[in-house]
Amino acid sequence: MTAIHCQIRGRDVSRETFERLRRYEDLLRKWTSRINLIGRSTITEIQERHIRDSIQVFDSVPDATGNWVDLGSGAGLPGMIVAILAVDERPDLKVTLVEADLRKSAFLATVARELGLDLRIEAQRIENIAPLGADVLSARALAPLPKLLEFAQRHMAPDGVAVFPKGARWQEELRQALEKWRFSYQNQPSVTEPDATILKIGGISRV
Ligand SMILES: C[S@@+](CC[C@H](N)C(=O)[O-])C[C@H]1O[C@@H](n2cnc3c(N)ncnc32)[C@H](O)[C@@H]1O
Repeated sequence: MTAIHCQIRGRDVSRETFERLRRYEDLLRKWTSRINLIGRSTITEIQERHIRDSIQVFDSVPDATGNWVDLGSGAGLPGMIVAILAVDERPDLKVTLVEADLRKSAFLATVARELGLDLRIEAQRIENIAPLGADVLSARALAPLPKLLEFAQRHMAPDGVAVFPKGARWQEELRQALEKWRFSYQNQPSVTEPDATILKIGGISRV
């Protein structure tokens, strides 16, 4: 059991995790001045808008095991945060980040190297990668839910779970998705945005 020493916006983390998150934040600030990793207006709110938001995605699957695949990771949100938390809290988890933009995937490779993280980076389009068999699949700000379900069907293991943080229009996206897909779902209100939610989805098949 890892000793708890620090907090990120009310969430306990070990001192080592806290330090890795701080180094990630430093690298994100440095690289964002050169490439567009996160919206400029959110740079002053990295801990709340990005890191804490990603931690809640990790926490939404407390029994995660096997392969965690994050699609369209961008700056590593939530995938890199999952990989950082997993070092202390879920060391058996294998994390894969999929990001087609070569400058962003170079950033992800740099973070992984500097923090000594053992993760896989696929610098390719989601559509072109052989099925990844994800036990947990995440994607944040990548696409509307019907499109995410198409990706999930290709890359999720049969018993896998998908976790999608969604904004205020999540119920409308759900309604549209149910026209084409069958699936089970749970929603968990976001701790960072009052109208947002984390959708947990399983058992995906076409109508
Ligand atoms: C709006 S950004 C969101 C990034 C990050 N998930 C976040 O929440 O900040 C979407 C990212 O997905 C990547 N992306 C979009 N379509 C993709 C595809 N088909 N295959 C791989 N990456 C893709 C883009 O390059 C971009 O970095």
